Amino acid sequence: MKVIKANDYDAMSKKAAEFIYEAIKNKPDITLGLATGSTPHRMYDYLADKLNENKIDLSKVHTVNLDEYVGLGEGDPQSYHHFMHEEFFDKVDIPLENTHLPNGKAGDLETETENYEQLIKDLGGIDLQLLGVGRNGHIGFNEPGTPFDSTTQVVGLTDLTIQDNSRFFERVEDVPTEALSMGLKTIMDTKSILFLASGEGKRDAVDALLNGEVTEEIPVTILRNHEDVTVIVDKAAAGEYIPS
Ligand SMILES: O=P(O)(O)OC[C@H]1O[C@](O)(CO)[C@@H](O)[C@@H]1O
Repeated sequence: MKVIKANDYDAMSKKAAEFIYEAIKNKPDITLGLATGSTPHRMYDYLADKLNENKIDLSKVHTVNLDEYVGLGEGDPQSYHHFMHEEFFDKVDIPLENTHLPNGKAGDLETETENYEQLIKDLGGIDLQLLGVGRNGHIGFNEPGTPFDSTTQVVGLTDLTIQDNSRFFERVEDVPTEALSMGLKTIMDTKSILFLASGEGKRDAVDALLNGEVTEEIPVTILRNHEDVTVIVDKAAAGEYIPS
């Protein structure tokens, strides 16, 4: 695991954008696994600017997102579909037909999860997966206790995750209680991983990732068994002072 420490959220975001930018430049037909949430928010700004400034050809890039709330989709402002369009897809020249998220509004969710796994296989697997982490160590929406051999599935959200994500909704009751999420095996099958964490609230999860035992009780610890993980954390998440 390669660990890069950044002074603050902004520095983490810049370093992460640079990392993904280089990955795209090195492999113009890259399949990127993308994530949503507060953590990658500013990284997408920097990445979009850099791709546009340098007129990078994105016509062969494909993207697959980690997760989506059950019941939400395009047109719902809190959906991850909406997030991705607002934060990234609408700002860059990536063909929209190359961008994919699980369909939280699918009539048959089981079939949707199977189709999503198949889609990833058909794309030749994910070259670089971007990951954030929940305070309880969830990656994607894989909550503590999720089996390590899980593939894309319908998952229930813990009260902590619902509380944490309620900041994006008007009322906590509006937060969906289920999501479609790539599984932990799906994530482990990716060729490389870029993991980001910012802020004191993520300190325990980062500590478990860097120093803890691998356990299904803290899903992020599975990444210790992946051979190509780059971690970029800010000093608040790392729990130490890092000179800029
Ligand atoms: O970056 P945030 O908003 O703290 O979210 C943490 C994690 O939670 C998820 O959004 C799922 O809840 C992940 O995709 C994300 O990495």
